[in-house]
Formats: sequence, C-alpha cells, structure tokens
Amino acid sequence: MNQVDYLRISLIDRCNFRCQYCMPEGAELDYILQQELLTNQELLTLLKEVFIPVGFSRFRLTGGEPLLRPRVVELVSAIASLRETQDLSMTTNAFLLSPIAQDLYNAGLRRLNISLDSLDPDTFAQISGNRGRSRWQEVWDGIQAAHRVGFDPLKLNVVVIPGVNDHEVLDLAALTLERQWHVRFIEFMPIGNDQLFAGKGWVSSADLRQRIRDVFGLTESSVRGNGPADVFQIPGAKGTLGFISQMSECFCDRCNRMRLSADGWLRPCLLNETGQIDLKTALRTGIETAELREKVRQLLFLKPEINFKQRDSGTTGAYSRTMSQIGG
Ligand SMILES: Nc1nc2c(ncn2[C@@H]2O[C@H](COP(=O)(O)OP(=O)(O)OP(=O)(O)O)[C@@H](O)[C@H]2O)c(=O)[nH]1
Ligand SMILES: C[S@@+](CC[C@H](N)C(=O)[O-])C[C@H]1O[C@@H](n2cnc3c(N)ncnc32)[C@H](O)[C@@H]1O
Ligand code: SF4
Ligand code: SF4
Repeated sequence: MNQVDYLRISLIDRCNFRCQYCMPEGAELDYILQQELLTNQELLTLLKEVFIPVGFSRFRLTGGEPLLRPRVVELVSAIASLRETQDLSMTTNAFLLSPIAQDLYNAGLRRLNISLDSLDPDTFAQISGNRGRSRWQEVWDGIQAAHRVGFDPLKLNVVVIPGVNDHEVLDLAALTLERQWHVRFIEFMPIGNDQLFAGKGWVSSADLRQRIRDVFGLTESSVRGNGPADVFQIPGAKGTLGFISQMSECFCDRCNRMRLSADGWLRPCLLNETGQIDLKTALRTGIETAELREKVRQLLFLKPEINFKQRDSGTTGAYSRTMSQIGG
C-alpha cells in the first residue's frame, strides 16, 4: 500500500476560465462565501498541527484558479518555509502567471503544472469559454515565463476531448522534442459536465499512444512519477509524455493523496464522497487540533476502503461538487 503523504489544497473555488469539462459557461455554481474560505492562518494551523504530524509532506495548490487567491505569494512562502515541506507545487491555468512567476519561484514554489488544451487560440477559446475571447496568448506567455524563471519540472496538462482538440495531440506531443517539458494527456472525467460525456467524451490513453507511436515512435520512460501519470518518451526527445488514464486504467492501487477544499473539507478520494471531514467548522468551534489529528489519522486508516473501486463503470457521474470545487 502506498504511503499517503500528498495533500492537494484548493485555495479558491472561483475561476477566470469556464472550461467545458470543468465549469461550463452557464452552469449554476454555488460559490463559497468569502467568510467560509479557510484563511491563510487556518490553513497553516491545519498544516502544522494536523497534516504534517500525521505524515503529509507534499502539497499542491490548486483550485478553481489558485492565482486568484489574494496574497497567494505570501501563502506559498509560508508553506515553503515549513521545515517538513518536501515538495510544494501548483496547478494553474497560467492566465495570471507571467507577471508573478518570478515572485512565486522566489517564494519557494518549484513545480508548476499548467493546463494547455490547445495550441490554437480559437480552439482554446472554444474549450476554456470566455465568451469568445481567447486568452491563449497570456497563457502561452505564462508558460514561457515559468520556463525562463526555471520551474522544473514544468508540466502541461491537456484534457483530450474527441472532435474538439484530439487532432492536436501530435502537435502537443511534439512540444517535447526540443523542450524539457512534460506534456500529459488526461482522459476527461464526467465530473462537472457529464453531458459532454454522453457521446463518450474521452479518448483512451492507449489510443493516443498508438497515434503518437505511429508518427514519432514511443518508448516507456524509466521515470516513474509520484502521480497518476504513466510516463513515455518520443525517442531522442528532451521532454516526456504522460498519460493520465482514470477512465481506462486504474491507478487507485497506488493512490497517495487526499484533498482539502477551499472551505476546509478533507476528502479522502476524488471519486468517492464517503468519509469527508469538515475541518474548518471544527477549528472555528474550538475543537482541539489534537482531536482533529486523531480524526485524520483514523481517515488515513480507512482510506484503502474508501478508495475508488468501481473502475468497470468508469465513474459514477453523480457528484455533489465539481472539479473546480474539489481542486482536480
Ligand atoms: N482519478 C484521479 N485523478 C487525479 C488524481 N489526482 C490528479 N488527478 C487528475 O490528474 C490530472 C492532473 O493533475 P495535476 O493537478 O496536474 O496533478 P498530478 O498529476 O497529480 O501532479 P504531479 O505531482 O505533478 O504528478 C487532473 O485532471 C486531475 O484531476 C486522483 O487522485 N485521482
Ligand atoms: C480543476 S483544475 C484547477 C487548477 C487550474 N485552474 C487548472 O486548470 O490547471 C486542475 C486540473 O483538473 C483538470 N480537470 C478539470 N476538470 C476535469 C475533468 N472533468 N476531467 C479531467 N480533468 C479535469 C484540469 O485540466 C486541470 O489540469
Ligand atoms: S479546469 Fe481549471 S481553468 Fe478550467 S475552469 Fe476548471 S478550474 Fe478553471
Ligand atoms: S480516484 Fe480516489 S483512490 Fe483513485 S487515485 Fe484518485 S483519489 Fe486515489
């Protein structure tokens, strides 16, 4: 059984994009009220007094869009300076990244995963919403800034939607030929927009690999990530290709993570809503952190039972929170 030492922390449930597969335009979402968000102080208390003592040492900041969180650089600095933090990373859409990439790096952030679903501004706008205005250039500038500043590894996440961006898979894979980037193709999961899924909204990683193999060749990489991606490489390429195959393959047996939502709910599994704990209310009603620590320890003990097991049916499709609310 894997050690569970990785916490994905959602900093905010709002986003400046409206990706079709996550929070489609027009969808009615109940946003967390400002006063319900965990404050920086509460988050740091939970890290120091609850999560770190039970064994968490790797943290990923996500959202919604984490760069929308006020004073995010300050928060990064505070988490990076905790002695026990072994890895601090962020998943972002990079729209606001370019001007603060250096500040984030200086604050101690080292790993960035950036969503980039298309190299074509029009297709990008079609996927990410924004009422027709493509924000592709700002995102690309953010990626370049992250590269210049020295974020390493730099990972690009591509959710592949058949008929929308799957024709770009070869071009996206080719980004790794000359750059030491990690391009990862993600099978769309029916959380957030299950209608998109009705006509089978995902392409299997095996299918994508075959398309890439036919043109460039493909070898299994010796790199074994800590996350859900299976890593491959085009022979001679500087970067790697990752495949995140939650619909077609099972990586739950190597699950190493839990999630904390922006309003303080701890969620032991992305695809199973059982066992969640409301840590924020507990903190605010004065429950001792020692007691919370025991609750989280207990949840870690139960986690193997909670981990998702209905692979055959894909996902259940019925979730009370969207990916933007859970943090992906
Ligand atoms: N089913 C499932 N999908 C996940 C899990 N963690 C991340 N993903 C999906 O993997 C994709 C990429 O996630 P990222 O935020 O880049 O994180 P990661 O790949 O775990 O990060 P690394 O630490 O860099 O390996 C997203 O679509 C996530 O929803 C998980 O625990 N279960
Ligand atoms: C919820 S987003 C949050 C961080 C940031 N806004 C971003 O887009 O990178 C985290 C990751 O989840 C992925 N994601 C969102 N909805 C998804 C879905 N329905 N299926 C698969 N991946 C999804 C995104 O592509 C992104 O890589
Ligand atoms: S995937 Fe990220 S950028 Fe797109 S809507 Fe969801 S939270 Fe926003
Ligand atoms: S679906 Fe649940 S058990 Fe599977 S990898 Fe994700 S969080 Fe872990």
